[in-house]
Amino acid sequence: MSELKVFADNAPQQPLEHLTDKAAMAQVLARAGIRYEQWQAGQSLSEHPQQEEVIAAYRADIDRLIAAEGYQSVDVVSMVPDHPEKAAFRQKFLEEHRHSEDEVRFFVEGQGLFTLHIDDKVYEVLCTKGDLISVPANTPHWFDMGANPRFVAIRLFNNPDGWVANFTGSDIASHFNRLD
Ligand SMILES: CSCCC(=O)/C(O)=C/O
Ligand SMILES: [Fe+2]
Ligand code: NI
Repeated sequence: MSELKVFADNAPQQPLEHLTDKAAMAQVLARAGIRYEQWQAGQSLSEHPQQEEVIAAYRADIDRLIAAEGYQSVDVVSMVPDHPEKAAFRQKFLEEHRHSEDEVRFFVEGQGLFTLHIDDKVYEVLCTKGDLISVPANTPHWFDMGANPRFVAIRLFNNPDGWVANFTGSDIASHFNRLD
């Protein structure tokens, strides 16, 4: 189940808000400048879909977002619990970082915990199947896929260099929740 917890960034013990209603989540996140919405597949997917099939299934929503934001590229990234490098992939995004472009991810399957540090608030967004989140360029954030990650996500972007994580050097992520 998707959920949003909002904290004061100096008080990780007690959330100020805890929401599971997706419309309410979208409203709170929109006020912080975060796009959060649900997409519907335009066609069913086979059991082990390749990238082209996944993109074709969500073509309508992908094209709508490209028209709105001008992203140049689309691809698909996935992780499975028996991936030999899962620990290294998890660690890559666990500390607070920024990107030079928007981080736009749609969850075709599975889940991931995006935590956004905006002004003096921390927004923990558990995204699940059907959720789209867009983190604006240069927003401090971290991401936890969990110890046994399982997700298939569509990425919209302009330049792969935009994925480079520019770490802030803060240890704030260590004070907040991980994906169990
Ligand atoms: C669903 S992939 C998310 C990992 C990533 O690209 C990133 O930068 C997380 O902060
Ligand atoms: Fe990131
Ligand atoms: Ni600390």
